[in-house]
Amino acid sequence: MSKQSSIISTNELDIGFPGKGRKSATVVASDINVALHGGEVVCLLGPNGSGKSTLIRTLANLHNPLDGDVLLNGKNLNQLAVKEIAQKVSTVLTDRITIGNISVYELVAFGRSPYTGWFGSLNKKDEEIVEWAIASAGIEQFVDRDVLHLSDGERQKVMIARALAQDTSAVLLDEPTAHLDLPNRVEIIRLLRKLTHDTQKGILLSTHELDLALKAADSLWLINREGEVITGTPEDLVLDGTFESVFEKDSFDFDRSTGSFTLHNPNKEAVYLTGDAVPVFWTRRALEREGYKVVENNGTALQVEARTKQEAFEWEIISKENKNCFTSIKELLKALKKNQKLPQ
Ligand SMILES: Nc1ncnc2c1ncn2[C@@H]1O[C@H](COP(=O)(O)OP(=O)(O)OP(=O)(O)O)[C@@H](O)[C@H]1O
Repeated sequence: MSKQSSIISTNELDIGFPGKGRKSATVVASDINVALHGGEVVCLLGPNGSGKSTLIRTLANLHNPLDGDVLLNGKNLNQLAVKEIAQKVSTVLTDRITIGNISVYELVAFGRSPYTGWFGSLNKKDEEIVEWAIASAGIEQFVDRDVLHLSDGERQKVMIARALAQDTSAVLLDEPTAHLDLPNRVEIIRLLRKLTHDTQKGILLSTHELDLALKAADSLWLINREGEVITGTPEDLVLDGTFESVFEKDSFDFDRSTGSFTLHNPNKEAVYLTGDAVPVFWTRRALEREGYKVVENNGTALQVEARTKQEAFEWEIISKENKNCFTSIKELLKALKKNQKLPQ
């Protein structure tokens, strides 16, 4: 993947809401210096209320900066005409569609308005782009439906198609996968990645799906609770502890070795878990959910072995005297609960 120079960048940008009367401004995040390049997918992450939507709106010229600059291809947004910005930046926001009586096709075709004007008719090239956007978002089967008669997930895909029809070098999406089921989420992320690769678009999307972001993003922009925006490749931000610190909560642990979050409520004894990779993975999940602390070495911990056995699985609580074998995790958990002190 080749990277182009930045499409959107910021210079000491402060975002937030101006105060009214004697009320001072609400600064959501400050001193933001970020750049979105062509050919990259950036995921914008942060806890609830950290400023993801405000940042996307500010970059899209839908909200004024409190201070600092947003640059589009090196030019300050406030020096550009709205139409010029619309030909370079498209946005998919979380707002509901309030207009009715228009078909999905017509809504997607509105994406061409920066080129045709609101009531302009589509030429052949416009029509081809609209068809391509519809096919790319996989919404061919409901192009004739009224936009008010769509499920949340269908509407989300239609709004993505509208942004694609706008054919801009930057696409900014606020929680684009929020209403989608897992196959559709994966499909949309795959589409966005393919677009960046094929067309060198720069794509910025905010999401709460940390695992998806870690896998799909070329870069992360993390907004922490102090209103700082920290950028880097997902792997660097995990390895240096930044990722973990942004989402730090007493009730969760982030496991750097697996890239997953686990419930953190150890209230039971430690278990030393050994065995085959697949049953160990799922047994670990069950044990942690139940409040056991799964440890890496034996010490004095209770040992459980999870093994594959003739296309099925078997669990054993290792003890010198008895053989305590189980054929399901449910049985294992029951035995652990009932008898914390098995014969040694
Ligand atoms: N009009 C407003 N005036 C003052 N503060 C506001 C206004 N609108 C939003 N805020 C505050 O700005 C902060 C950032 O909000 P924003 O919606 O950008 O966060 P977010 O990261 O997108 O949140 P979420 O993950 O919950 O969607 C929040 O604390 C919010 O309460």
